[in-house]
Amino acid sequence: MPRSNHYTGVADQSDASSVQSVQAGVLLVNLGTPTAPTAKALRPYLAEFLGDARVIDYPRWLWWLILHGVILRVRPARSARAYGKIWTAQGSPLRFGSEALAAGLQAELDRQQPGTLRVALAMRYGEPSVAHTIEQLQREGVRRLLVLPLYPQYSATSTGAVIDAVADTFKTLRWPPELRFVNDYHDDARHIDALATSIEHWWVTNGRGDKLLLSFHGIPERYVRLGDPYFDQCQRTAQLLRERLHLGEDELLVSFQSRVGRESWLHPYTDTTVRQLAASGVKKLDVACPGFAVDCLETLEEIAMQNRDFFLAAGGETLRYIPALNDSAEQVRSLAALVRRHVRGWPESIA
Ligand SMILES: C=CC1=C(C)c2cc3[nH]c(cc4nc(cc5[nH]c(cc1n2)c(C)c5CCC(=O)O)C(CCC(=O)O)=C4C)c(C)c3C=C
Ligand SMILES: [Fe+2]
Ligand SMILES: [Fe+2]
Repeated sequence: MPRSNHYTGVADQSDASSVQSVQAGVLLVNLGTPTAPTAKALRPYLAEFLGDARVIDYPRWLWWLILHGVILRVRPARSARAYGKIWTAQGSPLRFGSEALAAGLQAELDRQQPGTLRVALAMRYGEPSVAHTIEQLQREGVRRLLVLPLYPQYSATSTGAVIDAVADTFKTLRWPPELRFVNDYHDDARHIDALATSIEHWWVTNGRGDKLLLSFHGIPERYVRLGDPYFDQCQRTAQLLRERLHLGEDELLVSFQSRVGRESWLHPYTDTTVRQLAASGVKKLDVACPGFAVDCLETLEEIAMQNRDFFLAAGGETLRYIPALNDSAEQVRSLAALVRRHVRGWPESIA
């Protein structure tokens, strides 16, 4: 029986007062992806994403004119062609990969202690939105919420933007749930172990290249100068992986991909690095992207296609992309452990 509102005498559908059982929720949040590989679908997605001041911090009126006057006339068609190369019968890899990970995490948490933690997935840009997903969790009775952005390294442009979306949603709720947040898990021991194990397994099946390149998504260098910890966290993840895989600084290299615009972004750039490596005589290059929890445009098209072409054109023989952790048992278990640590002390949860 839904609990009725004492003052109105009717079942109250607002906020959470009609709940029967109080439980905790885990909200996974990924970036978001267009609904189709078409310019028409790319335009609203890019408008929301690139219109976010966390992502591009230029003065609003100036940036609005550039974004709507120039960028959104050209980029949607170009991006749509790239998405077309990785689109599948199940849709966008980022979307179905994130859904599979959420389902895997729910199953793992239920296996350990059934019915205590409800896992939901939201997208920062596009649907299902953070606001709708939190409202849905509240309707289901969630009174405690752990938000886990699927970004191992904190950046204001990625994790910070998720914090904004949650904060904006909370402003609209009369009785928001109790809130916890995972800011980053770049040095989490189980996460590093999951990454290392998946790379080692991949080498057992496919053999080992001459060098391993870790390519992280870039951000403008200026953001790091302003205090964004992203660069240091990427380097820390790389160093921990070096130690765990017993590789030297010249065997495991770091670079930054996906640069947009004219500003200087984090160095070294991935495209320059793969060309230089080929020119210096590296024949077999393995590339992994530990900043991406699930595969997406930036890994499947930019690394496995574009940068592979750059490497071959510069004299390399093979560039092999080592897949993201996706919904592997390694990732599901490491995230389940991370979640359990963060919900400690919540009565209905796994302590
Ligand atoms: C222009 C500024 C951008 C910043 C800053 C930025 C940071 C950033 N992005 C990710 C993760 C992803 N980005 C993805 C795509 C993507 N990124 C940008 C721009 C910036 N990203 C654009 C314009 C796009 C869209 C594609 C394109 O037009 O090139 C994706 C993939 C999405 C998908 O649908 O597959 C991810 C994931 C992080 C982690 C990050 C900061 C650290
Ligand atoms: Fe991006
Ligand atoms: Fe890209």
